Amino acid sequence: MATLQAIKYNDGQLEILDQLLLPESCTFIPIWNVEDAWAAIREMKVRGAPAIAIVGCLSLAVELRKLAAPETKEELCRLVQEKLDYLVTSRPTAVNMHLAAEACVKLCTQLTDNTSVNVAEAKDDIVKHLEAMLANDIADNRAIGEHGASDIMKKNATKDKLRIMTHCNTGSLATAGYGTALGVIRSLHTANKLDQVYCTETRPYNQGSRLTAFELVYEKIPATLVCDSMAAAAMKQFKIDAVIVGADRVAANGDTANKIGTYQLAVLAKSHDILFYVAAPFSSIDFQIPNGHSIPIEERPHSEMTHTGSIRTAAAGINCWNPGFDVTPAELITGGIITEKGVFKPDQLAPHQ
Ligand SMILES: CSC[C@H]1O[C@H](OP(=O)(O)O)[C@H](O)[C@@H]1O
Repeated sequence: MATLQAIKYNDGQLEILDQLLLPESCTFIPIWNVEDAWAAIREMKVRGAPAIAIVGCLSLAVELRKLAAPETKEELCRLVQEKLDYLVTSRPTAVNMHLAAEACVKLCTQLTDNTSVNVAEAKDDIVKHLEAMLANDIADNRAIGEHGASDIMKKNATKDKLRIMTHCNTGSLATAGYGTALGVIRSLHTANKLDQVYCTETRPYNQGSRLTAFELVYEKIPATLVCDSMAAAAMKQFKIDAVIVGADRVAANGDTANKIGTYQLAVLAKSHDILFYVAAPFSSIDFQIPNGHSIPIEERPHSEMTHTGSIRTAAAGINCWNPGFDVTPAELITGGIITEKGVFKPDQLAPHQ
């Protein structure tokens, strides 16, 4: 069964699934340049830490393929840097776009210093580097799925099938495909070790009810939707075996920024003696910051809370607080951090970078 695709890219043609329209309609829209990508990311037509970086970088590849090679490699690299710096400003919390921009600028510098490479070849090499992100992400996610599933099965060896809770959307709609936390769930399902997924609604954008539920129903993975307020009762009632969430930015010590509501799930998991995992590729790990205190937390529009579509559901005039993310301290990530290189204790990431 093919999994859903949030991103379609063929020979310089880029389209994204407009996730604001899900689950009612599956509509792909074209992305012609970095401005289109910036707006689609800011408006959350495409979202999810890896998908943000991939769409941002592919939008640059779309532009570069149409661009006549500049006079010099220095000019090419100035243009690339300018557009990447712009894309990084689209949303502040997820680190993937920032790290992808750093890697591309590093390549630009290497190409500029390499006298055997001319400006046209340099442009082609940059485009190939950007386009490779799609396949690389899918490979990372499948590795995350396998590492995570085997770790959870090992720690629950007496259980025939497992009950997993997850938050927000970390599947094919947040990545190039397969997903991170949802990738682990897919791998458990493939291994016939999944009894049920309990996915939280994830107010106010409802990534869980609109996107994760959509993916799970589409692939006939057994799942139950719960409201965020039901999480503690569900952990107790259904004897959840593990909670697995994604990440937008993991700090060097393992503190993790993820969708708002993640921190409270970690606290609840601790109090119910349930393993709590973060699933994230190394492209979501920021070794430049020591801990979670310096992760910027995006504030989203209050209208996401006060309205459902165009219908007002909260009293006009009420003050709102709408942070898109919170930070879970490393000590609450009791199952570990599941990456494409293996499952590590939160403070054991640095040696594997
Ligand atoms: C594959 S991790 C996706 C990560 O991004 C989500 O945030 P948003 O929907 O606002 O982009 C959420 O935090 C997920 O865990």
